[in-house]
Amino acid sequence: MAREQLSAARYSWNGFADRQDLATALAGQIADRLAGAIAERGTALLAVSGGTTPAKLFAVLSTAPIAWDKVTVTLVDERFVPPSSPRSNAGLVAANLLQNEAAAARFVPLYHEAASIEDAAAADSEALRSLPWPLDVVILGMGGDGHTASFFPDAGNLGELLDPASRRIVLPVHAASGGEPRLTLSMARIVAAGFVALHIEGDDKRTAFDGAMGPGAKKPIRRVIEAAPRPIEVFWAP
Ligand SMILES: O=C(O)[C@H](O)[C@@H](O)[C@H](O)[C@H](O)COP(=O)(O)O
Repeated sequence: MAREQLSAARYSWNGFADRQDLATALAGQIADRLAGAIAERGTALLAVSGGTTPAKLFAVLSTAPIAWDKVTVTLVDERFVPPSSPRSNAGLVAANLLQNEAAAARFVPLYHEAASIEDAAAADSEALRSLPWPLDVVILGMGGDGHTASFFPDAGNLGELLDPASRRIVLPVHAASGGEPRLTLSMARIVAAGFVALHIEGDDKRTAFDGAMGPGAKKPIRRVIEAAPRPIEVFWAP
């Protein structure tokens, strides 16, 4: 049930007793959505976030019995580091998602060796243009500051990152709070997905989410939820 919140921020809350139950339920919904896309158009496009939250979800999802050879997996965002770096989201996905049945999926990374993050973002936009857009499934995470993807509140180009009319696919991000320079899908590409799930765990993240949905300056996660044409599905466990 969508909990109508202040203004247009619409979302459905899916709370679970523990993180394994959440991973099983969310992986099942993702697999169903991907299988439906494959049945409908012969292919499916999935974008996942990195960070420390999704490893358990990836492990369960990797065993889903779907036609992974018809699934393209890319990233919601990426740190400007090579896949060998412990900070790499591509490395996280390779180690946790692209295994078992999901090893058959095609993976399209965001990181490219380039002279600048701007050059890498331009190369990405060309490399990703031919993917079967729109995304069928997007899995977002959220930081305690209310960022999602690499839409950090202190990003110099936050307005461009959150522009619902942006025609860009991948944008560069410079934000002190994000650590390395980042590459991120634009909000326009994220909210156009058929299914947008926000995966958060722990009491601190729940408090941060509830705060972002309350009155006051709109944090990036609130801007994304408001821009989404359909209620996003929030998955939370303590
Ligand atoms: O590259 C990243 O870090 C993610 O894409 C980012 O948006 C992440 O989802 C949040 O920062 C939450 O990260 P944790 O799961 O580590 O709390």
